Amino acid sequence: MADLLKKPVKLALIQLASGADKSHNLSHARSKVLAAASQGANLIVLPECFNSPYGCDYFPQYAETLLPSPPTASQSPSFHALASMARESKAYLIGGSIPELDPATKKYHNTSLAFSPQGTLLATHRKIHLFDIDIPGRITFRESEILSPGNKITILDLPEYGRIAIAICYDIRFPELAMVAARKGCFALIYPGAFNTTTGPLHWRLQGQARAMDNQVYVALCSPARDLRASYHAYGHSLVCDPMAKVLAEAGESEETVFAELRGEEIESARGGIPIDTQRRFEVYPDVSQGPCKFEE
Ligand SMILES: NC(=O)CCC(=O)C(=O)O
Repeated sequence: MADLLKKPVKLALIQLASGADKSHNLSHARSKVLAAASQGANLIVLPECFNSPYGCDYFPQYAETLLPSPPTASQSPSFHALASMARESKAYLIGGSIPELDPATKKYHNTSLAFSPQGTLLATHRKIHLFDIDIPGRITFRESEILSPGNKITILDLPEYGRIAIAICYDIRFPELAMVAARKGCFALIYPGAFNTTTGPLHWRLQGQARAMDNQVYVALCSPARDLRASYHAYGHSLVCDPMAKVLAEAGESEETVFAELRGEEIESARGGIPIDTQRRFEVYPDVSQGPCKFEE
């Protein structure tokens, strides 16, 4: 079996408390990223919409322009803040997500930026599946009223370690995306996210464990801290699952950083013991990629 993870990597998930003041959010994120790095983290993750409150009313107000890349500091203060946090901390940094305005299409996106320890942009992921749900009496949310979806799966190589995938929050509910990333050799699937207090208790941990169990990879979910004064109450509970779907570390609801060491042997041992990755019978399963399957008697 090829080594998916060449050497252990210390992962840190920063469950950040963000508010309305973008420059404060950026400097606060910096202090937490540097603190995580000082505790040995090599791969650091921030939450969805880490530079702003989360909500449709906020996306246009906080949106930054990332294209053409690299943007100027006035086009995207968050891009430059993240690049220098990565450089200063000498760690890989998955910069949660930020609201983005594409100047060519005039469309808004929910976008994650990943940087190398040298501060170079490695990848950009635009949330593919927009968070549109309606649970009567509990929560109605329609990201698609403001945002447009991205159209690509985001996989990036960390040369000393291996390959990871980045997707954002609601993207985790689509197991096909996780399966493609795992079958392309990712050792970890990283999801900056912001579940809420209705769906979080039901599904957040379950989704993380399910994606880890199905694919026998590490899965990390990084939430904002819960703020009951905000219009959207994030669930919190940032967590890391191992390739056997065990939860290695989990935050509470307040601001907190959780750490976990990821090791290639754990992936090998999960796949050696339960070899579903080589036992799949693709010739038996109908192709669901083009829409619903017709069931023949
Ligand atoms: N920000 C999001 O995509 C929230 C997703 C969510 O809460 C869910 O239940 O799914």
